[in-house]
Amino acid sequence: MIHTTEQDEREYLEVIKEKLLLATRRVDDRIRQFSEELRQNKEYIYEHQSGMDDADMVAAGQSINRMAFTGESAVARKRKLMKLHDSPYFGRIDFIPKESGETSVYIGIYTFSDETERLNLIYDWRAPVSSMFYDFELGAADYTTPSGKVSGEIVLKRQYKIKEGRMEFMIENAVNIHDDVLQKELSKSSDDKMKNIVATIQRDQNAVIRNESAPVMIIQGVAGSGKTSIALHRIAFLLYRFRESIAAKDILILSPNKVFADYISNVLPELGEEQIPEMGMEELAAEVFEHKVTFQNFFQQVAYLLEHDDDAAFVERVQFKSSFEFLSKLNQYLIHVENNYFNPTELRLAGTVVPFPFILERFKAYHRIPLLKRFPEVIKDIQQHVRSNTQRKLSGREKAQIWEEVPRMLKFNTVFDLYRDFFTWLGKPGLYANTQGTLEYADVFPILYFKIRLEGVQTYDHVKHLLVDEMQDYTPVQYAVLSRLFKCKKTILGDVSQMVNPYSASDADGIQRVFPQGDTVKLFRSYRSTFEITRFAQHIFHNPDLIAMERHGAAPVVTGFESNAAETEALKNLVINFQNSGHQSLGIICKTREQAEFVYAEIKAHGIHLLSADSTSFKEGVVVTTAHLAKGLEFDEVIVPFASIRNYKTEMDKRMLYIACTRAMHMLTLTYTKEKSAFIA
Ligand SMILES: Nc1ncnc2c1ncn2[C@@H]1O[C@H](COP(=O)(O)OP(=O)(O)OP(=O)(O)O)[C@@H](O)[C@H]1O
Repeated sequence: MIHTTEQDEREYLEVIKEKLLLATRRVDDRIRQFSEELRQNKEYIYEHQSGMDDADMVAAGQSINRMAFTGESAVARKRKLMKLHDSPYFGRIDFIPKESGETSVYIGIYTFSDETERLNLIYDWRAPVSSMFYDFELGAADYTTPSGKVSGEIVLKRQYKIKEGRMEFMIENAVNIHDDVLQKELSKSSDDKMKNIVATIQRDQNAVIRNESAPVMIIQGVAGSGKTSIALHRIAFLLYRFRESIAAKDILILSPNKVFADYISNVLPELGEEQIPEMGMEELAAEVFEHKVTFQNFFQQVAYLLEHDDDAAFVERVQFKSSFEFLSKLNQYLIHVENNYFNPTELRLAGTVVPFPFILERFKAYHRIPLLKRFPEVIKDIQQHVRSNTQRKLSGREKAQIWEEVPRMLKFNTVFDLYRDFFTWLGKPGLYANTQGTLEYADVFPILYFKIRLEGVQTYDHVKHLLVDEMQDYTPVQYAVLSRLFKCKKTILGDVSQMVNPYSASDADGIQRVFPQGDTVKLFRSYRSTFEITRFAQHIFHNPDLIAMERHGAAPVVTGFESNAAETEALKNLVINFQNSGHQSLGIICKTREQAEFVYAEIKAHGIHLLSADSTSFKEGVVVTTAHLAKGLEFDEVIVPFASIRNYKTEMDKRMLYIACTRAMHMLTLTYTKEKSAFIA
């Protein structure tokens, strides 16, 4: 065994750093060389361009592009080496495979090998052998490679924390080593966007990250269970494992909003991968509608519900259109249309008769073509029929007559007319609101679904993996749309307890009904918040399966005031206290946008940011926002103002309160005026 003592390890670290420095210098030389060659090449072209023909120019251009590309990858390699120099590895296992001798496997964020000795010095955390670090303690262990399973024994296991090239600590062998390091990681202050968790990935999380086979992976996890982190690490893993066939640009993240997208944007670059394309549900809808339809967005729907909890008709519309029954009814209706709405009559033209059974038979023959796209084919056959009866070509007028009469044999000819008729067929015409040109959000995806089924649309075949976060906010119809637009593998994650709209929420079992081939994983351990904060949140919304981290901190504080003015004054003081606390991030999380704007206006000061549905980036420091927008984010400290009985009273309010409280990592304060909400009583 090598490097047995801590002293040995410290010396070995220096050796590795030296090798990393040398490698960095070699890359530097290469970069210099590339840019010199590039410069010379450009100069040559400039000087000789008059004598060059097109082919020469193209060849010269290609050679420059090639050089630039190689230069860019050298720069990327240098960036990785410098990162490794800062923290070369975080774990080690000494493994004795059954067939051969012992190897020490140092595990880091990227691979690093000694070019001269052709020896792998650091293994990428995603390498097959590294999986044992997450999956096993000392003793019998195995891992799977593309060519089969390797079994053996782990005889040593260590964890390191190396920062700025210095070893902060090293932990040996103990069975629960993960817990010690995890505790340290979790108690840190959050000063920035989401971070990578490679050093402390837990066993159940690792299983999700490394699952290669599931066509659809559905992750239902409690608040703070690491769903988003895992999903991003899973993407990094898939990019590594299938690097020959999938690149970052082939993956799409469907994210709930731009702030969230920005918040998570650090993780993949930190893991050495490129940024992943991202898009919101509304953007997707707009794209499929070719930007020809205006509609309400999800934020507006939720805001309306929060402010008009007495609009029973609106609630009924939203609720019905979010049900499974609704999706089945849409499907039943489509069959009904197919079987009953095309009623051909005989067609008389050019001195001949096209009998209606012929037209009907042709119409049925093309059942694989979406209904509203079938006429060109049917008409072609009718024309052919007439031609062979009359033994002559058809005149323009005759053709026009066919084009006019045949489509009329279908009861409705547009997606929108059919959608409206669907509610009549259902016997509930009132469920389709007349909204003067702007569709209600609840109608957007059902209409898209009809469009896909009745007209057919371009599918997103270039996407090779789809990631859907906050799955609880999407309805069965939305999943039916996704399943038809994206034929690729999918990772879908969320937490049904964090629904922002209780009238339209999906859980893992519901989603599994749309994707019967899916694998569902449930995560119950919550990592984000202290034990005290988690316990407090559990009183608002109880999940018997949730396992809180044994990480302790201050108990949440609930403070009441006699007047709004006093409460507002206290908020200002809380912000000042925070600024002197040493914590890095504070989220002041309100129920509605108006409340957030009010708080922001009251405490407006340097370094305080308002995050609204229109914001495009995450902000560090003090943030004032709504629970809806804060979903998915986290803060060292959270303040929930206006936690009064008047403000938090409905089921929907309760969910908002739950989301707000579960954003806190270390400290949670709630303030209210007069009487506090029954949810925190
Ligand atoms: N294995 C781990 N090691 C270290 N930190 C972890 C681990 N798993 C989760 N965390 C931390 O827990 C916090 C919550 O993670 P994340 O935001 O991914 O959870 P989530 O399930 O998506 O949460 P929510 O649904 O509440 O938004 C993050 O700070 C993350 O870094």
